[in-house]
Formats: sequence, C-alpha cells, structure tokens
Amino acid sequence: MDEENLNSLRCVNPKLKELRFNDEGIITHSSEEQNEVEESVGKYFTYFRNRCHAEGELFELPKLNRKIHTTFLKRGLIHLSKSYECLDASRPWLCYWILHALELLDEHVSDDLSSQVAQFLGKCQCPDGGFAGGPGQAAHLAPTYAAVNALCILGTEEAYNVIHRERLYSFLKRMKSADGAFKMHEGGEVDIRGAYCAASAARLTNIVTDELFDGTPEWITSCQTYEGGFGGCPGMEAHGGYSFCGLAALTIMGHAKLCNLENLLRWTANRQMRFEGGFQGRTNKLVDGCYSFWQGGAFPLIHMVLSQEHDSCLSADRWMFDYKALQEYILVCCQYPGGGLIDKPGKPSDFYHTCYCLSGLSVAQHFGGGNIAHLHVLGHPDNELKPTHPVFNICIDAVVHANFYFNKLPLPTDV
Ligand SMILES: CC(C)=CCC/C(C)=C/CC/C(C)=C/COP(=O)(O)OP(=O)(O)O
Ligand SMILES: [Zn+2]
Repeated sequence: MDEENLNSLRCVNPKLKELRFNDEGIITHSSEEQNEVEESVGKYFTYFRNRCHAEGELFELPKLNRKIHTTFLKRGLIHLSKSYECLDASRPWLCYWILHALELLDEHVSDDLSSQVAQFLGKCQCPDGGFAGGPGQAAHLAPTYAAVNALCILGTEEAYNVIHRERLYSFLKRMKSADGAFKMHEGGEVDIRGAYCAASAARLTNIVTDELFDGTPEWITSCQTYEGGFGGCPGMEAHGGYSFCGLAALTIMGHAKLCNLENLLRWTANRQMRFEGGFQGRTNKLVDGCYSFWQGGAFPLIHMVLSQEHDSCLSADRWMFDYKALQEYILVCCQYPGGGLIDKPGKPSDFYHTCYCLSGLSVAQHFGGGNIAHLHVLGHPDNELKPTHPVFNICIDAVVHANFYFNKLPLPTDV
C-alpha cells in the first residue's frame, strides 16, 4: 500500500484514529501507550532521586513500606470491600495472595485466624474432590492450586488435614485429557494453567503418579512458540503467565529439558523493559508489576537446569536478568501509598499485584544470581523478604514443611 492510501485509511478507519504522526514517522497506539508509561515511570524515578537529595544520606535507599502493606493485607483477610465482589469465584485465590504476601513479609497470622481460614477453605472443597472458587461452587483447577498453596502456607496439622488427598487425586484424573493436557474444570477450557495447577497441587500433597502426568510434558512442550515463551495452548501467543506455568510444570515432572530452554531464556530476558526495569507479559506490551514473578520466577528454574550442564557459564556472578532494575521498579514505582502493590504508576493496589510484586521482589533478592546462595537486597536492608520457592510460589520453609508432612503419607489408592 502506498503512502497516500495509507494516509486515507487512517482517516477512514475509526479504530486507527489513535494513530499519530511525529517527525520520525508513525507512532502506533501501543507505542503511544509505551511513551506514556515511560513518562510516568520516569517521573517516579526523578521524584525519588530528588527526594533522596533533599533528605540526605539516610533516605537514599528505596524502602519497602512493610507496615502499610501488612495493614492492607491483614485487613483483607478479615474484610473485603465491595470491589472484590467480582472475585466471588476466586476466594481461595484471595486467601493465597494475602497469605503468601504476608509470609514473604515474615508476618505472623494468629492461630485463631489461621484456623478460620483453614475451615473456610474446607468449605470450598467439593464432595468429589478439588476446590471451588467458593462454598457450593464447582471444583476448578485454579482455586484448587490456590487452596493447596494457602493451606501449605498455614502449615498447621488442621490446615493439612483439610485436603482430601484421595478425592483430590480422583479430581485431577477426571480433568486429564487423553493427550496429556488438563481442562480447568468439568466441561471447561484446556490450557497450560491446568497442567501447572494439577502438578503443583499433586506434588505438594504427594499424590504424583506416573499415570497422572503421562503425556503431559510432551503436551506442555507443544505450547512453546517460535518466540521461545509458552502460549496457553499449542499455537497461541507466548505470554509470561503461561510460560511460567509451562516451565514450572515441566520442572515438577522432571522434564524441563524437553523444551528449548535457550529460546525460553532469550525470550524471557528480553521481556525485561530497558527503561522501566520491570517485565512485560508479552512482546510489545506494557510493563506490569505482576510479571516480576511470572517472568522473573522463570530464571531460577532455567538456572537450575542449565547449570547442571554448563557449570562455568552460569556461575553466581553471571546474571540472567537485571535484578537491581527489577527491585528498583517494584520499590519505586509499585508501592501504593495507601498499602499494597500495583501493576504500574496510576493503578490502584490489589491483592493479586501485592502478592506477585512481592514474589518477584523475593526472586530478585534471593535468585538474582540464579541460586539462593547470593542475596542482593536493593535499598534498605530491612527490605529483605523471605525466599519464595520458584516452583510453587510459597516460601521455601512452607514447601519443606509440607513435604515432610505429606511425604510420610501413602500414595492414594485408585478411586
Ligand atoms: C497458575 C495460574 C492460574 C497462572 C496464571 C498465569 C497468567 C498470569 C496468565 C496470564 C494470561 C493472559 C493471556 C493475560 C493477558 O492479559 P492482558 O492482555 O490484560 O495483559 P498483558 O497486556 O500484560 O498481556
Ligand atoms: Zn498485572
């Protein structure tokens, strides 16, 4: 199409009316948005630096406002505002997001509240196994993953005993298709989240059998795209959320090498934004604090597998991503003054972003060099979070404790 036609098309098609010109040529709608984000993020960095200079040495360190985030989180465990009504089918998720954020901050939940949460999650468990988004709803793999994670974070005998392992196993088997993929719920969509949610819940509760994941690693691998990341299903666009699910599920199944890890590493590393320091979820999209974990969490997993093969080029001082820039984005741009963390400047806080921004911050602090031996806390030393387990995204001590408890129990007999 020649220049003249292109110009008239822009005028005719209302969807393209956002297109603007500048001296260098066309600015697309998405590059316009990218410019706006860079401008607002830039203001935050500038504001932070000016404030540091004004207030002197003591304030030169970006600080995690633990107190205000803790207050926000603890209130959410007891009371949710009306704006959370739309998450009525995601109630175990809310428990998980809040509990995980609190454990990262090393905040204690009282025995009484812990017991109330465990009992509530028990009400979300379905008679035929698995957990639903709320009491009386249908079992679904996503809230099942969230409920198992939340109960493992609580880590009490009462919480562990909520999980009916035999029925959980039966539910997971019912969700499995012949090609190795998992559907999210009875009659529901098949996508890579299903494989991860099933693998994570099964591994934590020690109900993994060869039969349960027969063909699953191959199906997951078929979701890797030409870009290097994973799509939700074969043929879909690569996305950080799906890539994490694919890689973490393959890791649980001991088959991470089935996919092309070099391509995945290149694609993931290139999703870190050169100006903002945070990650985008997919090519040509905007930075978002939650991808600090969905993308950032892939590095320790990739490191774990590749370092077994190429020891020398993956030593602790060969960073796979800019862990300082990620910490800076989260600390400077993603803390909401009223408590909680956010997607990007200008957005309100919510429990999802609080959970995944803090999870990403934990990864950047503890796994910047790939393995846990090297801690790099940007800013105030008090910013240090507990290390999250990059496979399950609950803290490592909670995984160890759950393994200790469930690995003593026998595998379920076929039901
Ligand atoms: C365990 C589990 C259930 C994991 C979920 C993983 C996850 C976050 C998947 C994201 C899916 C997706 C295509 C989002 C795009 O949203 P968007 O278009 O609003 O955002 P974008 O512009 O940043 O891509
Ligand atoms: Zn987000």
